[in-house]
Amino acid sequence: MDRTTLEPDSAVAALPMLGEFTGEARVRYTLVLTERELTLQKLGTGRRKSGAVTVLDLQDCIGCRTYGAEEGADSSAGLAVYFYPVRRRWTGLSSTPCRRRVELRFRVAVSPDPRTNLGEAQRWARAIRQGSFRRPGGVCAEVRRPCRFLVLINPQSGKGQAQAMFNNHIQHMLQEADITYTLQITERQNHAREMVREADLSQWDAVVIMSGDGLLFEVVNGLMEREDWEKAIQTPLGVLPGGSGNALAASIHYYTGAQPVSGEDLLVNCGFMLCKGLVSHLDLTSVCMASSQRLFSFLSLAWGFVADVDIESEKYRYVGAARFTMGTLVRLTSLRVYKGKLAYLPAEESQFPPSPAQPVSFTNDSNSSSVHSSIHSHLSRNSNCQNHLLHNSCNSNNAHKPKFNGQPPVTTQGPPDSLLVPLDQPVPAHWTVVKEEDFVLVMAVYQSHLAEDLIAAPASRLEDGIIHLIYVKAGISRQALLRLFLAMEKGAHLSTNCPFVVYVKVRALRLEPYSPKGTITVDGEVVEYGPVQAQIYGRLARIIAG
Ligand SMILES: Nc1ncnc2c1ncn2[C@@H]1O[C@H](COP(=O)(O)OP(=O)(O)OP(=O)(O)O)[C@@H](O)[C@H]1O
Repeated sequence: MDRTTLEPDSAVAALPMLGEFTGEARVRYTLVLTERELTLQKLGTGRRKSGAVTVLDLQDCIGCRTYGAEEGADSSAGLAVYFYPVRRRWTGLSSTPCRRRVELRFRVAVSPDPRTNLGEAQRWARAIRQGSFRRPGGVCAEVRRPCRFLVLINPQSGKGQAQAMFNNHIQHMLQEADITYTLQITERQNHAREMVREADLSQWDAVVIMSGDGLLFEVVNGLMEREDWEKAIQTPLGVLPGGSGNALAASIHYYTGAQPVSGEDLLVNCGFMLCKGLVSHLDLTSVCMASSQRLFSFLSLAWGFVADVDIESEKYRYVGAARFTMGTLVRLTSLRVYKGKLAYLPAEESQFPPSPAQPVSFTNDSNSSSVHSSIHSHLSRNSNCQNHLLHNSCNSNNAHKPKFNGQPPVTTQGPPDSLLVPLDQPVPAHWTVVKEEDFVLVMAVYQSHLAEDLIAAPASRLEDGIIHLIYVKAGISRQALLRLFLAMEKGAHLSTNCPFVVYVKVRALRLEPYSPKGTITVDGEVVEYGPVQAQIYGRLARIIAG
């Protein structure tokens, strides 16, 4: 993982620190701060013994604030510390570990002089902040503080409550973490895409998307459509689950090793990661279609059963994440076979896909024009997407309206697809061509989750440079397919030994549907139907993840 350096707060505090403070209801506490923990103990008075010791891990702390003497009150200063430790929440007989807010407030009164007290509170706050940003191995790794985010909210996503969820759960977390933000509510489809395509990105340290995966798809493609794409795509992205699928948010949570959570618990977890501000790399896949359109995808390319369920279940949006379960059950009753040709480049046949974008600081201080111009010249010599128009009879009869109908925004920027040959030429000889031509589903995924409760590729990681290609051959029974989807809820479908399921790790693939009608989705969005090919770029983008 690449890590950006934390702006130095001040000199490193000498630890441990020990002090006495007044908490709520004038209760006195001793506080001990070490490199990793803040320990507090209620002090005994008279014959009353000291209280229990509470130990809080600084890794769970997102911020710390100080304030001066209250008007008309004494000369003390205040210190507020915000923790989000994992606590078990019981519902019936089972419990879910999820992050819960713990706010500690103390008053500091070491002197009759208010300025001395404020100075002492600030000394503690600085030391607590330093401890909360310390990583195992001593690596500092975050978006600099104080920082400013652009937050994009799609008010229509999920059950239409994204904005209320942001106000109720995230707003105060950002304040506690000393993060200011510009809030932008999207007004229509492609609004976010246009906004990030034109924006002066140097104003923000990160672009945060509170929606489903669709809005993030727009943002990624908006960034890749810019002249300065290789710098723009280095802008750290943040995800807050506000949609019905929320696959990337669920994947990021899964990679932390924490137990699965959903809904508001997942939102608070993602908010916590955002406040901690650890930046990791994110793989992107370049997807090229017959019309010469090229898209960048962070999640999935799907055809057949999965794509149909994704789109047909839109009408059950009101039930939230359960829409996929409902859609799966409905589609199972009319199971179909999808005819086409599939070919891929196995991962072991090629090296880790290089990231053409050099690591660029998001603080807007790099000059990458030479990389840019060399990529441009390569593109004009060797474009596999833009310059090879292939007329495909399949296109004339789309079952669904693709997102970019009318005037599709063609991405002319981006790295050259060095693993692909034009769609009107046969795939290279070292590729594998699948002998079967009858499928129930084909899905290429580059993150673990397809939805909050569907772990399609449990071995996937943010930046493994691998497309996890899973296809199900025709002949599978409805019961077996249902068992497969039930097992996918735990990511166990690949170990069910179902003879109809094939799982292979690849770097590139080509899919040529024969059926005249059908649906292909990229990151859950319908794209033009017809031949399509894709190649993965390791570490092309950056994302705030825990
Ligand atoms: N204000 C808006 N009104 C209507 N559509 C919008 C608006 N803002 C964004 N969109 C579009 O809504 C679509 C769906 O958004 P998104 O995928 O983020 O939410 P979702 O469908 O609820 O979530 P998921 O993809 O996780 O199921 C996207 O294609 C996006 O372009």
